[in-house]
Amino acid sequence: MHGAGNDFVVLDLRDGRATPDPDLCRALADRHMGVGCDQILTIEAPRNANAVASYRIWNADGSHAQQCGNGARCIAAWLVRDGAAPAHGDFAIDSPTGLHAVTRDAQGRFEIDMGAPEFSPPRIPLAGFEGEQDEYALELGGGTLRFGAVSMGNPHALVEVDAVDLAPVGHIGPLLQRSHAFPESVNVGFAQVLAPDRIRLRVYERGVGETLACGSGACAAVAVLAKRGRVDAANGVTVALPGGDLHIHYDSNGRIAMSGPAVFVFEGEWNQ
Ligand SMILES: N[C@@H](CCC[C@H](N)C(=O)O)C(=O)O
Repeated sequence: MHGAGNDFVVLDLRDGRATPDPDLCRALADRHMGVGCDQILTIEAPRNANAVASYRIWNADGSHAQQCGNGARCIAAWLVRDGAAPAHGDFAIDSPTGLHAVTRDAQGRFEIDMGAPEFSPPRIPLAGFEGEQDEYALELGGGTLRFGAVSMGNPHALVEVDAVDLAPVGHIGPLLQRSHAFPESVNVGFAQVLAPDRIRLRVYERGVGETLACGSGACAAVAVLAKRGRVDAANGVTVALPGGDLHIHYDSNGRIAMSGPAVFVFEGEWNQ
């Protein structure tokens, strides 16, 4: 499946089969000798009585992730397709960070309650900075990098740029991931604000590299930019990523809602 080009191998393990180990995740994710994907998603029997199903997330390098916005929409679409979740009513899915409410937006796209952004440095975690700031500065790669930081259940840094096509994604992304400032590494977004309701974004993801879209990264970008007054998240922001658009807004409780595509591509059997 994919959500705006962020692609997944989805394993339905609700019959109790074991979750894949990191070696199997890396083999599945290999774009030349496996299936190829950014993340592996496993659907499992619900661990929470209020959820239709639980799920877990592995990055292409075999590391475990706590949050995946595009993956959450794909899980929701999978559960509706097989009749486990209602096609029109609301329901909940259980991620590694807890329950996400799933609704449909005005266009019929899956909308996920992604929770409230967490800006406190220890909660991100961001090391070496006292107190929450709109912008942090770090000496990196021979210069000073200015970035925002937030947790959407997983860690994100956001660098605002004038031209996202020219952003040093493949240079600064890995440098910041290896920096002492992010002890659990980080997803690094590069955002260009076009208008209060529209931004462009590229994300260098933890455990993968640059992807065509990152749902939690889109939420993180809007959260950081809204805090600086650069976008109007209460009225909604379209985030244009290389693989397509996501729609992000703050709901009346200060939580972030995200909607976008969830696409089935093919089904198969793994023979190794
Ligand atoms: N692509 C995802 C995020 C997947 C996890 C991330 N790479 C991490 O390690 O935190 C999304 O759509 O949110």
